[in-house]
Amino acid sequence: MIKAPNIILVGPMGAGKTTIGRLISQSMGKEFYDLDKVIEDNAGADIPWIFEREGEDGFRKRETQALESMIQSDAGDCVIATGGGIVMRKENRDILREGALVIYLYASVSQQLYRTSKSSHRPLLQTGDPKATLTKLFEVRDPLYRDVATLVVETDARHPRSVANKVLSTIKRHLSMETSLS
Ligand SMILES: Nc1ncnc2c1ncn2[C@@H]1O[C@H](COP(=O)(O)OP(=O)(O)OP(=O)(O)O)[C@@H](O)[C@H]1O
Ligand SMILES: O=C(O)C1=C[C@@H](O)[C@@H](O)[C@H](O)C1
Ligand SMILES: [Mg+2]
Repeated sequence: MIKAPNIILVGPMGAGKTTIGRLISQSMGKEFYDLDKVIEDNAGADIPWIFEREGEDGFRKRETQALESMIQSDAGDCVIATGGGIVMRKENRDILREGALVIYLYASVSQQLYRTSKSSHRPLLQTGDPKATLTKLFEVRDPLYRDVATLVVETDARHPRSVANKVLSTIKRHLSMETSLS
């Protein structure tokens, strides 16, 4: 088992945060939490319903509350997959930078588009031109993901298991460098 602080995955829709988070949590022997699922469980409703009734702003409030409660609770020592928009609020970015190992799963816009095309569960992509939406979001968010991340892992040309292995080896290398410096 790898000893590490909380691992938090950030990145755009379709980067694989949920998929990879689950895989690495199993390999690391840690609990896995998906923030989108925590928000849905707390609301007793799914994300499309929350966006429809409360707008994006209502969803963002719930997202911040869920992040705060996850970090403050003694859930500790776990893997958390966030939603793609977690970096939009400064207060969230401040929380992310404090104490956790944050990993940015990078995916190009074309991969994001391909991987999100099979699901209609992402309200922000229910537009006539999801590619244009993903491109705009990427322009705004890519620097923010980089700002909060300790490590960046490229996911484009890798299957999920291979991305998970890459994430695990990157974490190991990072932690062993930290230990040798202390
Ligand atoms: N490296 C990969 N290669 C190919 N397909 C992938 C890869 N990673 C994830 N996928 C697929 O892409 C889809 C989206 O993945 P996932 O739901 O994990 O993304 P996400 O980052 O959690 O998105 P969101 O921000 O919307 O929650 C899933 O069908 C998943 O199987
Ligand atoms: O990129 C985003 O803003 C979102 C991503 C999803 O994970 C969900 O959190 C929601 O659909 C919003
Ligand atoms: Mg997800």
